[in-house]
Amino acid sequence: MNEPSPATLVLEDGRTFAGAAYGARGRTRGEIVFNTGMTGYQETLTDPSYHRQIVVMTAPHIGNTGVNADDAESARVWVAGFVVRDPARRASNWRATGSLDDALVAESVVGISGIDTRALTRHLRERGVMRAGIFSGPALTGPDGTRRTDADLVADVRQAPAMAGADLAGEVSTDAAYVVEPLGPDGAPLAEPVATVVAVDLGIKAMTPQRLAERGVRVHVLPSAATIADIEEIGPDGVFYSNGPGDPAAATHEVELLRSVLDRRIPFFGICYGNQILGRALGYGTYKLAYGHRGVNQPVLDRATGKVEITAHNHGFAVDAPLEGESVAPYDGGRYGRVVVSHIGLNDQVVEGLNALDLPAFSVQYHPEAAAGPHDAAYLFDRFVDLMASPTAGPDTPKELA
Ligand SMILES: NC(=O)CC[C@H](N)C(=O)O
Repeated sequence: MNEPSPATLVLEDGRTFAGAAYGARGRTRGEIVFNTGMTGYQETLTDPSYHRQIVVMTAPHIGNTGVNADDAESARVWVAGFVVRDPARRASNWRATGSLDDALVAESVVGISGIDTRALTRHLRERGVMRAGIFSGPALTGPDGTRRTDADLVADVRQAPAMAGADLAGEVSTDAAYVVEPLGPDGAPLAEPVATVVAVDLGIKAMTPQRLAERGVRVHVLPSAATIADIEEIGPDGVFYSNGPGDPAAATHEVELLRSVLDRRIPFFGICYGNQILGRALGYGTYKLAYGHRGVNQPVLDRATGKVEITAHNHGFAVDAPLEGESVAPYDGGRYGRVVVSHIGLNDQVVEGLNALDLPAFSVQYHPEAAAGPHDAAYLFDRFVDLMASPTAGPDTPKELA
C-alpha cells in the first residue's frame, strides 16, 4: 500500500465525502457513475466507454485479485477516477502481476478509498449521475498554501465538461486499422475465414473482435473516422459497431456512415454505442438515463424467445423507440422499413435491443462479449455469423419477405 493521505470526493450538487487517496494523487473530474459488478474491476477500468467518467464500485472490496496481464480490455486505464470502499491490503491471485493501487499510480489515475459507497450510490440513484471531482495531494492546497474550501472544490467541479452532448469516440478509437485473424475450433489460426467483418472502433473492447475471431471471422478494426470508401475497399460480409464513450446524439459521422452501410444492405450488428447509433440511423431519438446501467448482473428479456438473460451493461443513454409491436423506422419516411424492440431491460423497461425486419441489421444495448460478465448473450455473435451467411433481411424476417 502507498502512504495514507487525505482525499475529498466532491459532487457538483455540493455533497462531499472525505476519504483516503487511492492510486495517483492530484485532481480528476468527470461524470460520476456506479458499477454494481461483484467482479471485473480490471475490465471496467480498461473499458474505453468509461472515458471521462469517475467509476464508483458498489462491491465493497476492490483489488483483491490485483491486476494481471490477461484481463485488460484495452492498452490503458480509461476511467477518469476510481472510488472504492475498502481496497485490498494485498493482491492474492495466482495470475496477479501487481497491485491495483500501484497500477493506478503507474497510469496516473486519481482514486479515493474509504468512501461509504452505499450512501454515495443511493445519492446518485436519487439525484441522477452528475459531474464530480476527486482531490488529493497537491490538489487540496490553494495557491496561497492554505487548504482549499469545499466551495472552491465544488466550483472547480462545475467547470468540468458535461457528458450530455460529448462526442468522444475519436478520443479513444485506434489511430490505425488492424486485423484480428480468425481461429479454428481448436484455437489455432484458420487460413480461410468463414466471414470478413469491418468493426468500426468507437471504443472497442479487446474481447469483442476476439469473440468474432473465435467463430472463424476475420475482423478488420477501423478507426471511428472511417468512410464508406474504406469499408468498400475491404468488401466485408458484415459491419460491426462497437461500444464507446459519449452521447449518441453527438455521433453524427457514425450515424451517416451507418446509413451508407444500411443503404448497401450490408449485414450489420452493433453493441451498446452501436445499438444507439443504429437507433439514430433508423430515425429514433436517444435520451440520457437518470443513472444508467453498469454491472454484470442485469436481467434482459429476449422477446423473440421469452428467455431472460443475465447480462453485462455499461450505458448511460438509451434509444427511444416504441416498445410494443412493430414500428416503421422514422428516418426518411420509413425508408428502412419495420423495426421491433427485440430486448427489454427488466429492471426499468429500457430498450436493450433493436431488430430491423426489412434490413439485415440488429443490435443490443448490452455486452454479449461479457468481459466481465455472464455468457448468456453469446448467441448474438452466432446470430451475426448466420446473418452474414444469409443476409437477405433481418434475422427474424418472415420467409415471404426475405
Ligand atoms: N458502453 C457503451 O457503448 C456506452 C454507450 C454510451 N456512451 C452510453 O453511455 O450510453
